[in-house]
Amino acid sequence: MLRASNIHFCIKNRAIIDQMNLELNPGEILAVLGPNGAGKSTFFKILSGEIACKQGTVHYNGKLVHHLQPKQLAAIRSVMPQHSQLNFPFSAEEVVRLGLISSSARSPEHLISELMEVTNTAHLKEKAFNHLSGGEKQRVHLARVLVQIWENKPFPRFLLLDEPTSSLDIAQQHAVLKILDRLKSRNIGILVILHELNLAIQYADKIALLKNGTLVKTGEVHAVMEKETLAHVFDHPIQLIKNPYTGGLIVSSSPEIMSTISSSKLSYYGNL
Ligand SMILES: Nc1ncnc2c1ncn2[C@@H]1O[C@H](COP(=O)(O)OP(=O)(O)OP(=O)(O)O)[C@@H](O)[C@H]1O
Repeated sequence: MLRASNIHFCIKNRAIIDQMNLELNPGEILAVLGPNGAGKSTFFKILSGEIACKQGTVHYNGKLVHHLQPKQLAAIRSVMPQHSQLNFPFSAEEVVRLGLISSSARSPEHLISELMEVTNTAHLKEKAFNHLSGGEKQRVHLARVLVQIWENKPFPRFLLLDEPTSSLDIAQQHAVLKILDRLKSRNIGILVILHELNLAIQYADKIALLKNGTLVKTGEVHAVMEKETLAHVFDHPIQLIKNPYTGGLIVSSSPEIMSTISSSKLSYYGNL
């Protein structure tokens, strides 16, 4: 399990993260949602071990993150940050290969080609990474972090992703979330920061809602995704509509929806 307890982090006496607790089990997807500046990326960096936080603890499988050697940590968790800069003229395949540095893959060549297929980047492998589009770069980075943890291991592992779909078209967004879904059966827990609320509803098992450095609500999707809570967190009108095909929820953030749905239906949706 990944467990963060009583995390409190200040910059210049301002609490960026205020007494936050979070648990992530292997085999589940936890989506972290919240408005710009809520503290998602900062919390992410504390969880990954990139930022050392004086107050609170982060444990991976019962071990304090800062007691783990870099190699031990790399075997347990893989991290896709929001921005990854590369200043060398690498090809896409060479970037994916960087994931091998912290992996103990039995057949590295097979792993690289499998993950470039899985992430729909195989056709880009010879291309200069710096010439790729934003979405192509994002998928290449995803392949790199997957290389680190794709092979089955006899202990739980974790994948942390900060906005992995921010540059992707709708088809690629779903493709990425489907890959994350596949990882659940490999005893991997996935924490993913998203801005697309409907993607979170469709793929996450649990949701954590952040605002102003605090955890407003966390839990199962249907318990957290309430229209009043979402409207408060995002400071924007939200309606939840029942998906007629799946029975799940659809988030509508269009204020006009209030006038386009009949009043009888609105009262029905309002109970969701
Ligand atoms: N190094 C820093 N120095 C000063 N302020 C910082 C620093 N890092 C983050 N902050 C502030 O902390 C707050 C949280 O930032 P963070 O990047 O964690 O938000 P976020 O929820 O990830 O936002 P976004 O959705 O826009 O990516 C912001 O107000 C940001 O300006």
